Amino acid sequence: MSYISIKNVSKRFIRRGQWTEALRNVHLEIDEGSFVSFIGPSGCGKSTLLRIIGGLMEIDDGEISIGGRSPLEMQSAKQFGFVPQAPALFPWRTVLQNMKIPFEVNRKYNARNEKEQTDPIELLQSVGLGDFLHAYPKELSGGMKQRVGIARAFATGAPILLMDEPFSALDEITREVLMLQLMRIWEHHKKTVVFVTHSLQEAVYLSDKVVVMSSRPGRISNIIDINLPRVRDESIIGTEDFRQYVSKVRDSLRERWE
Ligand SMILES: Nc1ncnc2c1ncn2[C@@H]1O[C@H](COP(=O)(O)OP(=O)(O)OP(=O)(O)O)[C@@H](O)[C@H]1O
Repeated sequence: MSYISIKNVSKRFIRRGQWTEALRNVHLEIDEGSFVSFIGPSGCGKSTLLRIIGGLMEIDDGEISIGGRSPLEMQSAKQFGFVPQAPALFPWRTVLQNMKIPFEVNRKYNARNEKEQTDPIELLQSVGLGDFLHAYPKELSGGMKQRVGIARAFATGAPILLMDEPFSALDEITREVLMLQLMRIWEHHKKTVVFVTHSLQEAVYLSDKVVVMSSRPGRISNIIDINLPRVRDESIIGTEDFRQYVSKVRDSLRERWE
């Protein structure tokens, strides 16, 4: 049985008297501990679907359940970690102090996810920030700040991580390094991750399942299972199988444009 079950979900918005069908009849099953990416043109509803899963937005039609509970119940039980495009770091606190914010602002993290919590120093080391534990955000590059955001989401012990284009503001080389680091941490902790991206390479490298979406109305046009071996390291990027999966996702995206 799937962990996140989304059945015939629809969502509309009204703005200045105009209705937008952000999602129409979306159906998706996500297994526990899997890595799933959403990819598709701008405005196809990727972030809306992510927010719905995270209990930040209500649906108009359909059903959604996560481990048998509603997104709102999961949210109040602190079962989600969010990684946005730019992480919110307090400028007056060091990297290590910023890692502790979720535990301070909400004590439920301590109570409910205690067994799952991971040592923040260990996580910062695994994303290459072992020498920056006591640095302040202003001393970090954009990529380093994003690494703190990712490490912090893993540190909370929340079993589901929702990542909305976490690498979009970064240069290509930094993106690639972070993608490899994210894979390493995920292989170790095996949380359920839902990841929004515009990058074909990121989607294929990271995912068990790539969900291709199309717009007007926003819906799922294809779901591609990525049967590349786990554990994945960067050598997989040069393989023929990898290239074929990237082409498959690209063709799927193109079909909708044409
Ligand atoms: N709060 C809102 N109010 C009105 N319309 C909204 C709202 N949120 C999203 N939309 C509309 O819903 C559609 C889907 O938006 P969404 O942000 O989910 O797309 P996206 O695929 O994540 O786009 P991008 O890749 O550009 O981030 C868009 O047409 C957007 O304008």
